[in-house]
Amino acid sequence: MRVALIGYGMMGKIIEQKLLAKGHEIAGIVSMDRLQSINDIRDPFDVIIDFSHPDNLESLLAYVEIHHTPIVISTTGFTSEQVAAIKHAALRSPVVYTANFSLGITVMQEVLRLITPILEDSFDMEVIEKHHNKKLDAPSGTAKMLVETLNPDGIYAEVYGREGNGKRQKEIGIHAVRGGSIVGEHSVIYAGEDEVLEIKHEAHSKHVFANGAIKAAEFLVGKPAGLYDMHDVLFRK
Ligand SMILES: NC(=O)C1=CN([C@@H]2O[C@H](COP(=O)(O)OP(=O)(O)OC[C@H]3O[C@@H](n4cnc5c(N)ncnc54)[C@H](OP(=O)(O)O)[C@@H]3O)[C@@H](O)[C@H]2O)C=CC1
Ligand SMILES: O=C(O)C1=N[C@H](C(=O)O)C[C@H](O)C1
Repeated sequence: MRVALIGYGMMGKIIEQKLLAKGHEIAGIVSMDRLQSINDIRDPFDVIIDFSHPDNLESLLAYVEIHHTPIVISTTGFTSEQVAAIKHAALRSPVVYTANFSLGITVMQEVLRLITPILEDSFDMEVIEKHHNKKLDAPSGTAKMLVETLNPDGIYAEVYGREGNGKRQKEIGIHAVRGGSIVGEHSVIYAGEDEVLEIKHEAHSKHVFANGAIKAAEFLVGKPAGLYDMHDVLFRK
């Protein structure tokens, strides 16, 4: 497959190496110091893989709106309006959008869906994520995705980085740690009376995300328009 790669930072560089090693081709790379826009790519491509910055989204979706090119959106830190625009684009183009391409987090979501209804009446739920000191957005996209899984109907208040005085309410606390070279850790803590259950995922290298994103791109080529996630990519081929 021929790929338009958006973003040439830590993830973009790993994706480039892996695509070439698998025999795929790169039609062009868009980044601050390379091609400025997807419209500058002259060679044809089958799919777009985006690991960049939310500021790129508008131009990417404008391109996809015209060409209906399959797109894998991996960037995090979008506003709710931007997420709505991604969903809208998926009405006319095939889109994989996920904040985390690892198998572990995909399975962790399944586990949370199963156990949260059993525990939530008697256990408090908190989310802790840890990442490297170069990460721009907080909390992580994955933490937000996990909170959506814990709180699909929005019945819990979402409290970011709790501080001050006052008893815990009907809420989910979300806490972001930044430091060193931590690749990505996500914990959901269910704290009950005299017992605590913690479900934790640790990514030990960025390769898990790159492998998942390439799988998602391979999955998307030839698919009809729609919004797909890693459950579709990994389990519903
Ligand atoms: N879904 C998933 O599984 C994963 C998602 N991510 C997400 O992917 C994104 C990229 O991560 P990572 O590679 O680690 O980050 P980096 O900061 O290393 O790379 C970001 C890239 O985007 C470019 N960029 C930044 N701002 C703009 C802009 N306004 N317009 C065009 N290009 C821009 C940067 O260019 P320059 O270097 O010149 O500034 C750089 O090439 C992040 O949002 C991260 O959270 C990361 C890992 C896994
Ligand atoms: O920026 C990162 O590095 C990561 N970002 C994603 C997120 O925001 O959840 C996924 C992963 O944890 C690494």
